[in-house]
Amino acid sequence: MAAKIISGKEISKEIREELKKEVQELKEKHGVTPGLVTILVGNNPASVSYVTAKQKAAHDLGFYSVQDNQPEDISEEALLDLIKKYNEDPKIHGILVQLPLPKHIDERKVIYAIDPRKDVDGFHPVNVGKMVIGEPCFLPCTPHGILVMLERAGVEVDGAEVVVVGRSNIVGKPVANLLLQKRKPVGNATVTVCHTGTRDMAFHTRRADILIVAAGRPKVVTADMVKEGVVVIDVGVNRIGTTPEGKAILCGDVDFESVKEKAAAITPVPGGVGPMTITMLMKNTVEAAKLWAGLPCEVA
Ligand SMILES: Nc1nc2c(c(=O)[nH]1)N[C@@H](CN(C=O)c1ccc(C(=O)N[C@@H](CCC(=O)O)C(=O)O)cc1)CN2
Repeated sequence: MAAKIISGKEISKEIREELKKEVQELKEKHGVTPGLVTILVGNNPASVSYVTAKQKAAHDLGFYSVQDNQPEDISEEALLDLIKKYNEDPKIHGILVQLPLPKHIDERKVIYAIDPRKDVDGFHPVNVGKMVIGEPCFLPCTPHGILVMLERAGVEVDGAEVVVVGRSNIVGKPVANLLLQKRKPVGNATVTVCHTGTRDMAFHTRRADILIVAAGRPKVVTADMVKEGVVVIDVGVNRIGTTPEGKAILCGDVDFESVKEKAAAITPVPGGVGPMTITMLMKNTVEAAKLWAGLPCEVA
């Protein structure tokens, strides 16, 4: 069976077109320009490229956007002060601190410092708590992107056996939680989460109607671990080498070439979940702007 390719790049394009119109309308009818700051500490090459892509997307949509670069050795106190400044800045509706942070900074303190009403990453415990009990809130961008991809690709989630590989706070735990909720149009699944303590991973993955892999290791899911007709969402972005021209060679956590022969649908890497992460950040920033302007929105 030749798998359908679920292109995050294409779905992102559609959503960004919709957002562009919404931003225009917010500006013209309400005098509101969504404002986003992305804070980068140090110069980790992957983080630099993600933040650059976020700024480009914000610029293309007509946001007010600020790129705030800080040195690797910024103190935790100075970073917390910077967040306080943006919490109080009325032009900024969304604050994103690119992760990971250097070891001397407590990521937890940084996330807690962001005003939950500007937490467009959806990482603050106020938003995480609301998400778990199914209240309107900022959803974390990668899990949110996965829900939208499943919805727009027409994948039947209601009643499906979903297996999530990975239990990170950014992807595994939230996506598992969202898919088990009685959410429409995408939810009401039976969800299993596999992790490094799982005894027989293949036993679980072979049962999956929908398999979401966020293991953080290249090609850990192979064709013998999936059933015919599975829908595979690959969250991994692994740099496995460089081309002679110096470009990174990427692969996912799934062995795409072999698994695509058995799957009904599969996301590629690159061009799958990654672009959706950035698009859902843009969506959250538009929702944040509406929230601060007192307009109806999806996050309150
Ligand atoms: N504050 C945050 N930090 C991090 C998050 C996050 O959601 N918020 N997630 C990841 C990294 N990430 C976003 O920041 C991210 C990862 C991958 C992509 C992406 O578009 N990938 C492309 C490949 C791009 C490349 O590396 O060449 C793809 O898959 O097609 C976007 C965003 C950790 N940190």
